[in-house]
Amino acid sequence: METDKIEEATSNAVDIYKGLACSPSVTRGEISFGDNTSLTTVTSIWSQRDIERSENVKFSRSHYISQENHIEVLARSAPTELKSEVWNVQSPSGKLRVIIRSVKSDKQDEKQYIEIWNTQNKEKNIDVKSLDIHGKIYDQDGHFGTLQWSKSEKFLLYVAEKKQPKTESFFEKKPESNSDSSKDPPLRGEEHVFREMWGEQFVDKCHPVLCVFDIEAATTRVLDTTKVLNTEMDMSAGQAIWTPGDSGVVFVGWTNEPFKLGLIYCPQRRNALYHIDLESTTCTQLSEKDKSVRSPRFTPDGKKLVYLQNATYGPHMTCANLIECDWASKNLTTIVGDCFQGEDGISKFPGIYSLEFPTRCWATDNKTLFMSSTWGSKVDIISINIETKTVAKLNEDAEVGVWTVLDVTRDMILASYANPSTPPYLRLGVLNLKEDATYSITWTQLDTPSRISGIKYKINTHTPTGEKAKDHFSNLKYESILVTPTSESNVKPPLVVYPHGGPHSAIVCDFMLYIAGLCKCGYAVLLVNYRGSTGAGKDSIDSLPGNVGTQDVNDVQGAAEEIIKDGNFDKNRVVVMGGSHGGFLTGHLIGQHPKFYRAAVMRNPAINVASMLGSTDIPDWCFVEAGIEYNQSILAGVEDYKKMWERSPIKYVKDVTTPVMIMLGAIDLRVPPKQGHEYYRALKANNVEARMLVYEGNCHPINKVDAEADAFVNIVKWFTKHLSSP
Ligand SMILES: CC(=O)N[C@@H](C)C(=O)N[C@@H](C)C(=O)O
Repeated sequence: METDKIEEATSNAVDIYKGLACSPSVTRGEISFGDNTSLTTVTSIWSQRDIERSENVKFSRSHYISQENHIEVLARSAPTELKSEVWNVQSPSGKLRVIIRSVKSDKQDEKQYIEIWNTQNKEKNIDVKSLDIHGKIYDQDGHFGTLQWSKSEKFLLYVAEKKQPKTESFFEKKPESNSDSSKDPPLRGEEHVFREMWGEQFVDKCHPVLCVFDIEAATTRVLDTTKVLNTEMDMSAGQAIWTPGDSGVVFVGWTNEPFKLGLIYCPQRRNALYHIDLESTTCTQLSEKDKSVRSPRFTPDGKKLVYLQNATYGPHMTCANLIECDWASKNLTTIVGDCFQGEDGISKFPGIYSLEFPTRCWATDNKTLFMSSTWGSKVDIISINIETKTVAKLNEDAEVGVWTVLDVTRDMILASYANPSTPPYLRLGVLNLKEDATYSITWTQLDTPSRISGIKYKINTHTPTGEKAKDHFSNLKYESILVTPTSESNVKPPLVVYPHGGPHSAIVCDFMLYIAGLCKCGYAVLLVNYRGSTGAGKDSIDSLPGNVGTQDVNDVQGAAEEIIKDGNFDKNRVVVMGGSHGGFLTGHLIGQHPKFYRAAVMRNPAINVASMLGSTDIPDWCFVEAGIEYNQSILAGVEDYKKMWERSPIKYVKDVTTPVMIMLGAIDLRVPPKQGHEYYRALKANNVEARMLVYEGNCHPINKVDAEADAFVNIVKWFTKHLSSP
């Protein structure tokens, strides 16, 4: 009986996953205008899981829109699969397009090409290797990658790996003395020197440099920032943009010394904004010392430069500041600073929580920009007027979900919208300037949303109660999102408690494949944005470091008990799952509340912060979350390790009785797999049922198509097994 139930649930989970995995996500969007000013084209790039090919398939779509009186979709193109495109950027006039193509030979060695297309055909094709001046061109990695047309459309600005000198063994036969002396001789004995990369998911990115490609001459110039900065400081450069008139380049420079800390999900790494004048090759620092900056953008008239800024070290994601640099005087002004919420919770603007501005983000007024930003448990479109320093929300309150600004031009906004029951779809809006100098917008849906039936969701607000109200942040509210199946059955659905990772991130009302899948399999899911999450004010984030393992655990448990008290769920059918810091919290929850959860799933869990310190790409995280101030010269002492261990789930493993399934990405550099092994061994030593799955070739997210699919079905199978047993 039990086996049949498990088999049936597993087979059902496979079918449900296959159906939902077809939902594509939008990765880029662009509004363009041909010669015919009444016709607007919207080009969008999508990514979709292909389980049979075990890869993410990329494709483009186009919408052709009339704008005579209002937005009317005249035609839609069929999806076109994009093979091997790393970049695809239209020139400012729309007459040209550059594509960076990456082609793998059957021997799997990768070749890259720079392709220049006009509106009829491919004009130029350059084999990057033949330039023999740099390594691989960087992709859109969210930190370094860039590809920008100059206004003149004669040059391209991009980032590539610095060319490495050839190396050879000491025992290699020396060449004849009359060999070509123009070539640098290979370095002997350097073949095995350690080359430090930028950590998790940046394992092939060591030393990015700025490159200016002359299209006519088909030659590239590498801007060696070490020289122009007149310093020996080894620097990684990225996020480069042209200055007005193409006379220079503004870029973000990261110091490589004393050692590199993991970069992904960590926009507080020390760096600076620089300006290189291409004629004189002088280089000056634009931003303040000892800050972390990102996403520089000029106003269309070139008079102002804005960028996002955070303090260095400290919590890994926090409230960002918007800084304005007057281009003529280079004077800096803070337009939007830190926001502290206190009792207000998220009723008022909680601050900027975003990694970057859209590539094009300005209204034609040259003073209002539009961006997406996390606001509580959702993502809204906000407008920021850099003259009046005012922030306003653009989308309506009723449209709770995730709004992503894809492109802004000629007072039109291309955005995608999604929510837990609706995969992302495109909307095109026309901005209307109001009397108070803010904007309203008139949206048109470019497609009919494909809403998934049987799923409903609501946002709950929680206030710390009982013991939890004793901590000095008890005035801070926090949220959860409850996603529930809408089946007519009068059987109370089982509840999955799901704390997010980070800890300084947030789960937002987005379309999430696993959450929709669990819901379609009959589970309700409680996604908890405990205090310390982003989107709820800087004081919420600052409340958690030093209190992990208690405050965050109490918040998740408090939300779960509150929801169960409502009577819609059976308190004997509650399970828990989480990844990374969410796995850390899963370990604490089953250790501190041993009888509350029927089963647990941990994905790349942080188990013992003390043992993680020496192997993670973010050792600073171990200090910061244990409440220890970090700098790169710190060395952990006994008391530091003690603090880290005392806040770790391993401390409570002796009390665990809940069956646990651990899922590991074999090449995770963020939370190394040995963390999961440490917990697995401790459970087995205590005769607790434990199952461990190791996904080869997967890193921190465990998001390769086959691994993601396998993990989902194994999760449903694990929960079904332990909810079926008496
Ligand atoms: C906000 C965030 O993601 N923090 C990063 C430092 C991170 O990777 N945290 C790990 C521990 C996780 O994903 O929880």
